[in-house]
Parts: sequence; C-alpha cells; structure tokens
Amino acid sequence: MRRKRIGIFGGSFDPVHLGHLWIAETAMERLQLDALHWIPVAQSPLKARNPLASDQQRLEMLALAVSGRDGWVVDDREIRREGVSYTVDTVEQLQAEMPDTDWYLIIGSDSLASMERWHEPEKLLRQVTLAVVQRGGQPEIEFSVLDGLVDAARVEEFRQSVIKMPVIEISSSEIRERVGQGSSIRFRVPRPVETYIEANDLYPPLP
Ligand SMILES: Nc1ncnc2c1ncn2[C@@H]1O[C@H](COP(=O)(O)OP(=O)(O)OP(=O)(O)O)[C@@H](O)[C@H]1O
Ligand SMILES: O=C(O)c1ccc[n+]([C@@H]2O[C@H](COP(=O)([O-])O)[C@@H](O)[C@H]2O)c1
Repeated sequence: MRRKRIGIFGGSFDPVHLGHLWIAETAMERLQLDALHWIPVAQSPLKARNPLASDQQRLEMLALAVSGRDGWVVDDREIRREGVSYTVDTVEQLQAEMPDTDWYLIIGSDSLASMERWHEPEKLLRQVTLAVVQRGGQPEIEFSVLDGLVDAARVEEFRQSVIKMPVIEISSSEIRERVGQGSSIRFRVPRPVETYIEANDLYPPLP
C-alpha cells in the first residue's frame, strides 16, 4: 500500500485568513498531499502574546474556513493538550496514530530562520519533511540555518519541497487591527469567518 502524504499546518489562526488558505491549497498541489491537518496552537513557543480569540472561537473559525475541502482536517490536539505547543510532541502523537505516513511540516521562511530555537529541532527534522513557503520576489530559501541539525541529503529533500507562492499581504494582526478600526475585512477572510467575527464581536478596538 502506498504511504500516505499528510501536511501539518500550525499557527495561531487568530483569525485564519486567505493567506493561510492559499498556502494550504498550494501545498496540497505541490506536495501531492492526501490530507492536511490545520493545528491551532494553545500557546506558540516563541510568541510572547497569547491569541485574542478564545481556543473555541479559533477552532470554530477554522472549521468554517476549511468546510467542504476534501482532506482538510481541523485538529484540536494542541488545544486539548494545553500549555506550550511544541511541534515535536504533536508530530510524535500523529506518527503513533498514523504509521505508514510521510509528514510534511508547512512553515514560513521566518519560522525556518528560528528553527534552531525550536524544541528538539534535530528530532523534529527526522520526523518531518520541511515544506518552506517562498513568497514571490523572495530570494531562494537559505537552508544554511540548518547546518549541524541535518545532513546535506535531507536539506536536498527540503529543497525539493519548497512551496512557491505569490506575496499575499494579509496577516492576522492586520485583520485584527482593521476590525478594531471598523475597516472592511471582506475578501481577506472567508465570508463565513467575517460573519462569525461580527456576530461574536471579536477584536474590539484596543483601549
Ligand atoms: N500572508 C501570508 N503569506 C505567507 N505566509 C503566511 C501569511 N500569513 C501567515 N503566514 C504563515 O502562516 C503560519 C501561521 O500563521 P499565524 O497563524 O501565526 O498567522 P499570522 O498572520 O502570521 O499571525 P500574526 O499576524 O498574528 O502574527 C506562519 O508560519 C506564518 O508565517
Ligand atoms: O516546537 C517549537 O519549539 C516551535 C517553535 C516555534 C513555532 N512552532 C510552531 O510553528 C507554528 C507557527 O508558529 P507561530 O509562532 O509563527 O504562529 C505553530 O504551529 C507553532 O507551534 C513550534
């Protein structure tokens, strides 16, 4: 039986936006994935601030955003686990539940740059193939930050899995700011997520 190919896409998703969806769709195509797990963090290891929306609200917005897309799963394991969300722990659980699977970890180039500060990076990089997002106009991804963590053959595998994307200037922080100012977020998030944010009075102006 062919091994399954499954992507892991983690983030705060506070809220999920069209930049995230574009990455996920491009990853499905580029890496020929059978499925993709969207995994909202409980607490991001390297981010000082916690999400503004509650865990439940971030999960509900993700469910609205991925609804109807075959193979996409909202995976709440980090939220159920609570505490700091180390990716190495998440992947270990997934591997135990779904053997015979090749795992692809989708990350931005900013995350690659900080990888040596991740928890147990060497173990993580044995468990997953990195799929780094390269935005249009960005120079080629610089894998030298992984020197000493993985060998050259593994870096070549990562290089073959780079996901090229156009620049999409959307971030969750921008969405939160725009909502706070009363500006439109139409076409920056899926319509059901926009409606959800309005209905639940998320992201009010900061005092
Ligand atoms: N527009 C985008 N283009 C490419 N990558 C993105 C984009 N937005 C987010 N990402 C990447 O998606 C992953 C998860 O993102 P996250 O949920 O932290 O959203 P964010 O928009 O970066 O949030 P914030 O603005 O609150 O920091 C991160 O690796 C981030 O680099
Ligand atoms: O495991 C770690 O040490 C680690 C360090 C930094 C980031 N991550 C993961 O990377 C994903 C994106 O994180 P962030 O902080 O850019 O939102 C999210 O799933 C985090 O759990 C994981």
